[in-house]
Amino acid sequence: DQAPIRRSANYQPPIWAHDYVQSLTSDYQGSKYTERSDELKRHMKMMLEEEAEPLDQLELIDNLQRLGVSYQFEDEIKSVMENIYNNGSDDKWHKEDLYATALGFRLLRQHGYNVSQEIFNSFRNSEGNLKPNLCEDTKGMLSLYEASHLAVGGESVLEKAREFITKHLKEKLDEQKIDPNLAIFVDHALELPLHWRVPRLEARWFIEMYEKRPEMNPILLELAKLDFNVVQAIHRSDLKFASRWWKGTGLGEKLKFARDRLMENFLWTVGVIFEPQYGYCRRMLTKINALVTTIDDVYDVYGTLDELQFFTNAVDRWDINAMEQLPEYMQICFLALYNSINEMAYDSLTEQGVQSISYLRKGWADLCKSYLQEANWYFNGYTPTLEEYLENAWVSISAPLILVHLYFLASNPITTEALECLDKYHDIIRWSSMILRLADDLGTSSDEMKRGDVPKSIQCYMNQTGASEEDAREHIRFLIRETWKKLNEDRVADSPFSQSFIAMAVNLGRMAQCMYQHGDGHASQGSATKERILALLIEPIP
Ligand SMILES: CC1(C)[C@@H]2CC[C@@]1(C)[C@@H](OP(=O)([O-])OP(=O)([O-])[O-])C2
Ligand SMILES: [Mg+2]
Ligand SMILES: [Mg+2]
Ligand SMILES: [Mg+2]
Ligand SMILES: [Mg+2]
Ligand SMILES: [Mg+2]
Repeated sequence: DQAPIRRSANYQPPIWAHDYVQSLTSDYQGSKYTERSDELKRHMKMMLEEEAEPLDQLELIDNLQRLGVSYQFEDEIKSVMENIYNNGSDDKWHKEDLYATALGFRLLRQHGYNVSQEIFNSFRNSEGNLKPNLCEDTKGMLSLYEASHLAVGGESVLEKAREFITKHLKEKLDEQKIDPNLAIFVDHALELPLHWRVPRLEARWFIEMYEKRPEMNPILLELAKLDFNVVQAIHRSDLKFASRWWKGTGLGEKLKFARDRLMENFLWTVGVIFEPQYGYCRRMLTKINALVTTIDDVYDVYGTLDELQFFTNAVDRWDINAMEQLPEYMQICFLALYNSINEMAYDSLTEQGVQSISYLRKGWADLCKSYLQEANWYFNGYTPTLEEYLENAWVSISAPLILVHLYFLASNPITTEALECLDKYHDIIRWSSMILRLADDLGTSSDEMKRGDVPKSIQCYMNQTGASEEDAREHIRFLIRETWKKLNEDRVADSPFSQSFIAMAVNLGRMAQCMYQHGDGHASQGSATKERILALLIEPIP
């Protein structure tokens, strides 16, 4: 029989060589940095405690968060937010100031307090629109724009405000009617609202902005820069570890058809969990991303339908003997997966006394079955409805698999109640996965359609409604906004998951929106991702 026809995605070799990665400096390590950092932290804690005015407290907390150092002050921030929530009703600080009201609303909601959208009523006229005089208050409008992204479903006041302000600020920006220093923040917010941004990326950008502010606090600036660079050095050691693992597997060499993107696979992990103590998490998560990227290409680019059936069956059985029926390239892939995941299960068993393999292998089996479903649709020339596609595609984007792993990598203790939720794919996992899927389709579907792949959400919607591609893309962006409202509701609802796990799930969705902002940030090795890698991982802040 003649050789099967195999697609090609024509992925380029990696621009970040293994030897280059190993040569990266390990500056900013050692006690003299941590001693200085501790001194600055002590000073900031005192400032937080001495701050009496609610608005000043909120602005300081917002700065600590945007500068990427709030994780060092969790307890202090928590008690300040608790006080503001408990005393908020009688304080006059926000009654007449839209900027302050929206800042308080955003931070309270972000920290899990269910403050009502009604607090904006004093800024609306009888028809329920923003009072016309507010249109001159750009700072207040920007603050309400950011706050509106903490909305949950059905909050029409916030939704209407978001729509109105987006249009209004775009116009004012185009007409250059905004003060240049504020215009930078308006442009940044319209590109992606703060609530959707990856904390680590925002910190890198905001530190430079903060330095230019006349009222900036030099202690806080020094702490932010020092902490960024100390943490970046820890990320570099995690990256070097992951790169040694990846080189050791030889997958980049042996499976030439697949994406060889260790650096990008690592970048995802820094967006998901940047805090220094989660190094093991980043190292393991990079392995998972690299295996998913490779296996995704086995299904999407290279495998024949028969081969894919066999591979799916082998993963489902999780039996080393199932390899015999696989072609050699699949044997390499299967054994790399099998060894890596079993080793992680071994770590869970010996470090935490937890038996994770049944959850991990189920995650991989579910993922491969969702891949096979797409391959069946592709090879049979079938275009599913959008609903049918998404019901499968929130799994095939690999986020549920990633989050199952993250649960075991980063949860202490592991609770049986949470494990049961993992099994049922708790809504938080579903919404975060859906955001990742929708953002990925916006960024990768053009190239995927060119080389041949299952119709994606954009194509399914066009086929189902006759809509143009631009209208279909707008509909996908609408679905992302709507899914964020569900995520906003569930991330603060009573859940068996820890705050850090929930933060990782939310950051996974954010990372997708960032990676795919300018097309396929994962595979194309374009300037946007290259600049982010340099800024986050390679170049310390001067
Ligand atoms: C880490 C990931 C989000 C996951 C593996 C690589 C990705 C960047 C994406 O790759 P893609 O081929 O776009 O996924 P899909 O569209 O084939 O599901 C799916
Ligand atoms: Mg603390
Ligand atoms: Mg390759
Ligand atoms: Mg793919
Ligand atoms: Mg795929
Ligand atoms: Mg894709």
